[in-house]
Amino acid sequence: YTPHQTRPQYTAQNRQHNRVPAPPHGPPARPETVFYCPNVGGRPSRCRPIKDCAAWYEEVLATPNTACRSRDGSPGSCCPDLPFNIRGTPFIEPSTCESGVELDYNGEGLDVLAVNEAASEAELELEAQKVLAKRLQDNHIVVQAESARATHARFAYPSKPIRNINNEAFLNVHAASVLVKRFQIKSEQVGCALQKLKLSDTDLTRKCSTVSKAHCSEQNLNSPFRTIDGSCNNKRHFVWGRSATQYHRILPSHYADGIWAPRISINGSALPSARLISSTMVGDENKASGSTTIWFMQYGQFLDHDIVSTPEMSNDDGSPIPCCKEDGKFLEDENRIHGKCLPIEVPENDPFYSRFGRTCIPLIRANLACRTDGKLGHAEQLNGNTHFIDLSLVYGSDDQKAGELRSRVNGELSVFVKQGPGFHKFDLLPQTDSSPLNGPCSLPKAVTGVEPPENIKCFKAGDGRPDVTPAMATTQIIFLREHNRLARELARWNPHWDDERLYQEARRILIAQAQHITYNEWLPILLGRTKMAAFGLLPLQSGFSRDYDEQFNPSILSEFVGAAFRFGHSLIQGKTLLVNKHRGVENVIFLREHYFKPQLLYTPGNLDKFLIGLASQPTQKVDLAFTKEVTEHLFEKRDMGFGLDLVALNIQRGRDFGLRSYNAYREVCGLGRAKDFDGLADVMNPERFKSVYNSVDDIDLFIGGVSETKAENSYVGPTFRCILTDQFMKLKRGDRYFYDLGGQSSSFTEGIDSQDVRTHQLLIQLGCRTTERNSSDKSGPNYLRQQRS
Ligand code: HEM
Ligand SMILES: [Ca+2]
Repeated sequence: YTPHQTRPQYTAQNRQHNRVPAPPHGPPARPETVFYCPNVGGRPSRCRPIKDCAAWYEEVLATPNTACRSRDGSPGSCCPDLPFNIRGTPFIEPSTCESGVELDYNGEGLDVLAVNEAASEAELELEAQKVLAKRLQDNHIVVQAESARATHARFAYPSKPIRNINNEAFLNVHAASVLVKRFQIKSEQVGCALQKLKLSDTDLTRKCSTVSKAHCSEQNLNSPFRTIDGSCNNKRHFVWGRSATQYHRILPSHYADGIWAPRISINGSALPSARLISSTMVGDENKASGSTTIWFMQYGQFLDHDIVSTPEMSNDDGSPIPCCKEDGKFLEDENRIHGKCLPIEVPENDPFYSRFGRTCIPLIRANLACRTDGKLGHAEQLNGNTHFIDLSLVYGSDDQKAGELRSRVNGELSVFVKQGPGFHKFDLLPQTDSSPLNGPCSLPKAVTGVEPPENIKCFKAGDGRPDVTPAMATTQIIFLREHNRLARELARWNPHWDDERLYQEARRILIAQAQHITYNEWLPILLGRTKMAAFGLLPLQSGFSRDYDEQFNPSILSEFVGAAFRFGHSLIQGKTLLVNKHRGVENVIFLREHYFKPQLLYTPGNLDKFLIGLASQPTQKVDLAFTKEVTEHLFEKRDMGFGLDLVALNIQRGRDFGLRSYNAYREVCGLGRAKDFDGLADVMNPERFKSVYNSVDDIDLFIGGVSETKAENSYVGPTFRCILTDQFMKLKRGDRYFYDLGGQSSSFTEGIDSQDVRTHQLLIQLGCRTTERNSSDKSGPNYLRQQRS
């Protein structure tokens, strides 16, 4: 067709009001200008690119005749303008010493000397742990190769610098516990009592000093490119959002001793076993979503591995700690590394694990973080990744890792080139060796029917978990390929750019894409349009946002990582479908056979089949149904018949993190505290809780959250939605490089030169909103004008 002709519509059934242009051989078409769009959701609508209607998905589906074509002939959809974004108010971080707390204790004796004594006791404890670890290794009390525990340890592996931070933070936490015990400080008064302590002049002065060390040069602070480790994003608080810093909180922690001992029941007894809660309350039922595909789950996990990574404690050399005996019983007291081990008790009559005689599910405590306030206080956990949505899992969270992942040629990331049949080649993530502890990354013959081919290895990416499932590896690979595609495209347009410039520009665009997918497509499903509008989370339809607020700490919240964002575990399908381009299912795989075994991606054509599967298979609902592939067979060693229970791990992890009970979050989220179990009936069926918990105030946040009925237009219940909304508000408004910012609040657009215009044109072309959606605004000079106005 000549440029003046409108392309014909695809089908003959186009509606009259769309005024189908005549086919090329018929009478000349009248130029198409206006489409009639019906009211959608009771509001006037207009024709837009389909992705711009993501937040109106349900309404569009419910309205006939919304398919349309934009002026350039591409397929579109009718939908209304997005509602006005209201800013919303975030939760303010709780103060460590709440006003109104009166100290019974007058502080006498709690001085430099006392702190030094506690510090040396902590040093002794650390030494004792090392000695015990050595003895255990000498006596072959170690984590078994290829066991579920070994795979879990790989999932949460702490790098050397993180292990060092953990040791320093441990000294502080242990010293704090010693002081609390010695001076008999009540748990609710711990925060205030310890805040008063000055650490200067004590033996703890030099511990944890790295947190305050972030150095930001003028160049960093004015760069249009974010740092790899996330530092220097906030111009006042350089470390906010940086990797290897603490998670923050919505509510103060709840530890039994006010420091780090896991929560106990409000009546003073132990809380019910996390496995008992899981086995009593959770079942495996197929409750598939009617409208959402498994991409919703997969993108959630992808996003999770960008903003969150909680390494767990290990031996000094990084090797994993055994926490249960090989036969599935508890380790003898003298063989347990107390303080690092937090095993889950399995009742003797467990409906599943009793078959294998297991009474212990191993769990290791999460790495401790140095507190950003530099004071002694309750434990905080550490995020190994940058807290921002900045594709840490593609680029890494520290300079060394980022360097290892780069090819140093034309801005591209390193790839492993797989030779397919004939001349066919394709790019996979670079390879990495597996340790003997984790066994081969290839699939055994029993699964595939053939001997494992040679040179199947696991993959290396910015985050250590790309191989957890083949669908996760698939997602990592397409983002890797997209970076390299962007770099090549940019190089074509800007031949004078060097490797560094190409890398940074491609990285900036890819991050913008991820942020846009998150806020434009993914969050509307999770939170619903109305809540998003109420908290200022909807993407802009035009112009730039001025939402960046340097007062906002963007950091990930403990409640988010330890409970709310784990809602995604309920979405998981036990079987993954590989679907061909004719929508035929070619293969069905069980998760338990493919954890950390990405072999299928080495077969030409399989990546596409995973992608089509992700876009056709429905996801599961968020509820008390979880697939047994994760509640009985997580990371299962072949032929053992059992693995770990992810629901039990989630609950126990919440206690490790010192999360308050579900009831406390009901209150802060506006549902009101339930006085007894029946008080929960507004959002869930309370019956199942009665048989496991002693008190309504004991309920763990994770299990409470997934039990709630879905809030209107949302994929989760009101309490999780409230925590998630708060987090995504902080991630958006606390990120100086958030992609839709205007020139004034961000350095994103400062010092723009004519070459940048081309970059940004590309950004628009990819569907990342940076400017007016009116086609005339896509021209370079206009774009610049807009920036500067
Ligand atoms: C097949 C898919 C998945 C598997 C096998 C999986 C497995 C795991 C495992 C083993 C943990 C560590 C548990 C612990 O020790 O505390 C974990 C943590 C977590 N998962 Fe998943 N998960 C999957 C999907 C998802 C999805 C879809 C989401 C969110 C939408 C999600 C969110 C999280 C979060 C936020 C954590 C905490 C991470 C951290 O602290 O580093 N996961 N997952
Ligand atoms: Ca990140």
